[in-house]
Amino acid sequence: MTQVPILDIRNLKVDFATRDGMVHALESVSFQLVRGETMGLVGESGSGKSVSAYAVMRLLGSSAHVTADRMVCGGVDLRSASDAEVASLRGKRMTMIFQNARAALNPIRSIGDQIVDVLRAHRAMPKREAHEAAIMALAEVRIPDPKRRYHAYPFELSGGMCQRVMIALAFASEPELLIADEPTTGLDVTTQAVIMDLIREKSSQRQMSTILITHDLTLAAEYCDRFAVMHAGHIVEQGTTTDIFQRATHPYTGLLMQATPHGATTLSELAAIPGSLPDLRRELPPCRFVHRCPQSTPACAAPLPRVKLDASHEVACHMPWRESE
Ligand SMILES: Nc1ncnc2c1ncn2[C@@H]1O[C@H](COP(=O)(O)OP(=O)(O)OP(=O)(O)O)[C@@H](O)[C@H]1O
Repeated sequence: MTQVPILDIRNLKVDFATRDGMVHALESVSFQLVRGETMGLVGESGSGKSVSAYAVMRLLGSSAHVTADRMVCGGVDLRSASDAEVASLRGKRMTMIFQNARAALNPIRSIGDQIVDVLRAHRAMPKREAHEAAIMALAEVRIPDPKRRYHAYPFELSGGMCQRVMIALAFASEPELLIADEPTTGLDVTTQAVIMDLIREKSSQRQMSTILITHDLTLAAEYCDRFAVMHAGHIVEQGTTTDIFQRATHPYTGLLMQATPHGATTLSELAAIPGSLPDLRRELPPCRFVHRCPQSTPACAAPLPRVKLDASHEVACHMPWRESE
């Protein structure tokens, strides 16, 4: 990777202190994202996708203990930055959209005024100019009759329309990094495609980097350049969309792909993967997939290797699948 990454995460570790003990949610999570790239973060429910995103945004609560060897966004060291600096980065240089857009919007402020607030806070626009820009922003996300809709409140809009407003808000500050956490879950298939096309169009216009967190492999394959596959708080495999969908090498990725031969289903529908995620409060083996893995051997008790298969493709496994190569 020759470009300087917009986001550079190395050996991110997150533990949560709970009444039932320490939850070892993430370990050795490393990934980089360059300008204009879209990375899919996929894995079963509970694999650590949202915790990874929230750690980058510093949105985890006080029970989270976060460490990393490197955590840089847009040249800013997120480990040493003050809360005020990270708050200013959030929204301005890195932003996030969520599954339930209506709940993420302010229920007692019109959608237009919410966009004006972002424009004035992050781009220091005068009020009148911000008003015009907010109407333009609503038009850009294809909100019909944007001048009138400027005055609407979130409860007056459908889920798909609220997600469009979230996208307008997310892009208003012209950030470099967008994290979209299940942005289309709960929307009908047609609206899903509209929302994803909007995210793609606006990201590529601005050469923004995007992390798409999703259970939907079909959707992810269509919109992502690259993937990181998570299992129980580890990234088990990373590669281009072709690497992952045609040359899956980690047994877990292989099982995911075997279970979705034509990429025509979602992770939540997969029944073919044996066992379940380990209890993250227990002492965990170096490979957290070992008890579910059809290929495990005594060698798997050794520290987890990070095997570089080529410049873009990496796997954390002692016994990677090679048959498909
Ligand atoms: N505040 C918390 N306290 C304790 N454990 C937590 C906390 N937040 C997350 N976890 C645990 O961290 C692990 C990873 O959770 P995370 O929400 O990142 O999974 P996910 O892959 O995003 O799942 P989903 O697809 O269901 O959103 C889970 O075991 C979860 O229970």
